[in-house]
Amino acid sequence: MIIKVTCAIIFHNNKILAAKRSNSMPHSGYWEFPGGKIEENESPEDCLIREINEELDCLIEIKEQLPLFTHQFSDKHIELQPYICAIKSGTPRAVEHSEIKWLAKTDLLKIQWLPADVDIAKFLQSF
Ligand SMILES: Nc1nc2c([nH]c(=O)n2[C@@H]2O[C@H](COP(=O)(O)OP(=O)(O)OP(=O)(O)O)[C@@H](O)[C@H]2O)c(=O)[nH]1
Repeated sequence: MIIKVTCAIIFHNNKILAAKRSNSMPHSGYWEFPGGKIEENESPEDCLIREINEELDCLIEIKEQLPLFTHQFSDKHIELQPYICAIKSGTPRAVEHSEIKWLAKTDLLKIQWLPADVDIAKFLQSF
């Protein structure tokens, strides 16, 4: 089963937002770029704006599409579409995640990312 997921690389003051999955989420304790599954009849961009509004209580502006990253979990195949984003209004806060933090590019690999996100974090270091 292929699951299509969008995620936001939110830049603010030259830092990137990371979100920690909470106890109520699968893969809890791992860090990810916030986002979620694309619903039927929804564009990836609309999905991402909706998910960020739900998860971080703010509005984002999508700036640029990055390459697609994929990961095979034991039970599912994730296709992860990241977008570079900026905050349009509001201040991000963890609504569904247990914690959020802002990381400089040089610190990106210091936290424990979901496996699919490790490659995105590496990609961003030279972005
Ligand atoms: N949001 C997000 N999900 C990711 C990332 N990397 C990654 O492997 N995933 C996986 O992609 C799937 C997305 O699920 P999700 O739980 O965030 O999405 P959702 O809010 O639409 O899910 P739900 O409505 O079923 O609870 C999960 O299996 C998650 O583990 C990432 O950076 N961000």
